[in-house]
Amino acid sequence: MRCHHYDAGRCHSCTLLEVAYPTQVADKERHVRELLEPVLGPAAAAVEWLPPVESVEGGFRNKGKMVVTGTVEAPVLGILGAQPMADMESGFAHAGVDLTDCPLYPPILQAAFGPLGELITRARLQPYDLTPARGRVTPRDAARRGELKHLLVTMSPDGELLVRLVVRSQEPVARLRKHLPWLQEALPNLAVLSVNVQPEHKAVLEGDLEIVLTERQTLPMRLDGVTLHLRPQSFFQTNTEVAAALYRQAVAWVDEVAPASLWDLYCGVGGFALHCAAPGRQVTGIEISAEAVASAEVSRGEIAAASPAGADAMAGVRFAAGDATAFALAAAPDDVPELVIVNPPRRGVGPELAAWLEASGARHVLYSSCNAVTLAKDLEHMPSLRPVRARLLDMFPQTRHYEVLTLLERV
Ligand SMILES: C[S@@+](CC[C@H](N)C(=O)[O-])C[C@H]1O[C@@H](n2cnc3c(N)ncnc32)[C@H](O)[C@@H]1O
Repeated sequence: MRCHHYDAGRCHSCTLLEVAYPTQVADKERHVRELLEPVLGPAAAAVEWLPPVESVEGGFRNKGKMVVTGTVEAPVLGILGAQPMADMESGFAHAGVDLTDCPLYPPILQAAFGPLGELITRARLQPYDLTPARGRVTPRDAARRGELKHLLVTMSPDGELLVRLVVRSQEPVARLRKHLPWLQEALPNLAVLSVNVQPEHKAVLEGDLEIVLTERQTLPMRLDGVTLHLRPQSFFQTNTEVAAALYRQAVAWVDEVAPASLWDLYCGVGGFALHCAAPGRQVTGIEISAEAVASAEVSRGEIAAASPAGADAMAGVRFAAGDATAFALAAAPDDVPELVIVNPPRRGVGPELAAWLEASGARHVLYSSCNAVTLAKDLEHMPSLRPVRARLLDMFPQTRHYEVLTLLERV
């Protein structure tokens, strides 16, 4: 894949852009195998590796996380770029790089940025200014003017959009409400528009307060057979096609094991739990974000209402908001399920939950990891749970990142 931003030195996010795609995938599989081999010892040879799930090379990203710079009249949506020092009297500054035509975005997402930029102008949303005041040299001393920090856009498989504006205060909300009818006309595929208020000048992307401005509150992500409803402040995998393949693989392995009960820890909007639900199976999803749990509940209700088969499959499904480790540690021995799915953030499940899984009565663990380094560390704490199957899923082409799914069986 070629990218004119990369060629011009404006953006280096795609660190593997110059590596042929088949080589990227082969290198990733070699990377994860090399990390696991020292942990597993001779048992590594017994792991059955299924062929990697490849992605399309471009146009796969279902979300744009844009930093907003520039001015009200000419907002720039993209990333911060360091301007050459010679350009600046102050010696250091951030200027925006327009990435609205980034080739990782599908055309529908790229096309949305035009009307969204115009919304910023119409609603007089001053981009938040990270430029240092004259004579100062670090972002810490930034002038801290302006209102709009980030624009976050997620696209569903049906081409609908969930748009979030991360702002510094509630001050622009009334103006956004006023211009919403215009935006709905200019962007007919807009499903949800919401404002996230992040008053602090810090690296955290978003704040706690979310104000949804549209009547619709969720973006339906229609995957094979299961529609996941996405509310703002809920995680969804970056690459919808590969996410669908991930859930398909999980269902295949779970159905082989056919557990009567399972937990989906770090369940997000319930992707694994809802796909793996079956009549007579008790499924519990645990997730720290209350908004994500609310999303999972919407999907569960919709599937249950759609058909008698759906109602049967959903009868044993429940979701709760909470910390995954605390939930596991508090469980009575009789409540421990036959299979536990874990899909933690990059930091992994950590030693405490890994040690709990090791000592628990769970016969199987299905571990979906976006960071094989922490997966390998976690496995060190679970010597009785051995990977029997594994599969690399290339969720993030053009970068070193990938997802790996592995089925662990108690020895
Ligand atoms: C990689 S995402 C996986 C989401 C989901 N399994 C999916 O398929 O989309 C990790 C999730 O863990 C959640 N999370 C982070 N820390 C957590 C914790 N301590 N306990 C439970 N969930 C947590 C995040 O909010 C996020 O939804």
